[in-house]
Amino acid sequence: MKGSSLPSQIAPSPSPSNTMSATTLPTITTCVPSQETVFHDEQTLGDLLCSPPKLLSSSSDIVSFDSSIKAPFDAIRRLFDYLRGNPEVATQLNEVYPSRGIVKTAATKNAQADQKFTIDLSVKRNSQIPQDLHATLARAGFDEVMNFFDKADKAFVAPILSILSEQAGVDLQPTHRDGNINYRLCDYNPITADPLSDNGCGEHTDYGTFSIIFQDGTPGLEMEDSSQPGSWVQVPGDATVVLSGWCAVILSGGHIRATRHRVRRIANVRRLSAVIFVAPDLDTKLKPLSGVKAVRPFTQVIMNGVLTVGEFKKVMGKKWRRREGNEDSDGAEDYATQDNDIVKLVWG
Ligand SMILES: O=C(O)CCC(=O)C(=O)O
Ligand SMILES: [Fe+2]
Repeated sequence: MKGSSLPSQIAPSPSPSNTMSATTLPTITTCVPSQETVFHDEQTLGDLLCSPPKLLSSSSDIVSFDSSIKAPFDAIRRLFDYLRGNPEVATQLNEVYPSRGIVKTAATKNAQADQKFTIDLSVKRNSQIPQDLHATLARAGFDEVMNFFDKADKAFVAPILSILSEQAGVDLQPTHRDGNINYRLCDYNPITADPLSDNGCGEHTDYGTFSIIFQDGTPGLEMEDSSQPGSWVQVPGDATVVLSGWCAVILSGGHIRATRHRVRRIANVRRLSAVIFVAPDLDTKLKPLSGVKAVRPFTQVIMNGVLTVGEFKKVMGKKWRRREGNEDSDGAEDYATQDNDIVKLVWG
């Protein structure tokens, strides 16, 4: 992320593989967050953080911070283990959202797909889980997980949106009224079709406005340095990361840059993560917001707002499902070209 000038008390620290030289960052102050925090417009992400965010690349698009709200990784581990040991419960959970499913286990049988297990949740899906199934899941850590997501969502989403609005030069709140927010748990587990594969999650750019990634301390997440395409920056395993997606790029006319990222697996090492995906309201026309001057021309499809966010999500979702292994791929190339197709659609 870029933004207002770097306050003097914050010195970017070097990442494992790149030395950072960026000079911009959102305004930061250090504080002790409280449960009762009420957010005002002038507050920034920094007001919520107990330690200064760090830049993870010289492009300054990637920010990590120590979250005061910790993801409950013991509960997340228990939940994955329970669902793996009780596939009939996973099947019942998938029936809550039959079009795409909630628990994704294709990595057990498809060595080409991302070698990870995923649980995709949202407030809406949670409310649709039948009571007895919910009680079963609660005993396996589910409520702890949902409470964490609820708390992190309330604490971080609005302030991060404000910071991004500053960068975009336009208010993003009016296109983020409906809470198009999804939660994901990932389990990069050695028990997959290809236990030695280093592909945990293929390189991609998230579709939405921004994502917050919480990690269990295990490295593996890497970000592409946008100032040096093809150069991957390893993210420390205990950092919480905020990165932008395609919708932020488009709505901001390119003033916000998206971050390509991937997860590399370490053989025989389990890694858990929890992700909050924030996206614009599904009926938002996907084009630069009015008053925004695009930094360079987008395609006519984008400039004319031909697609809504919902339609764009469908286009991307099909590709994800292939990469994640729930749908057959047209061919091996399909795994590699996912981002390229979107680049073509957006930039031409
Ligand atoms: O597991 C991670 O750290 C990142 C996962 C991710 O990028 C995604 O699911 O879109
Ligand atoms: Fe992602």
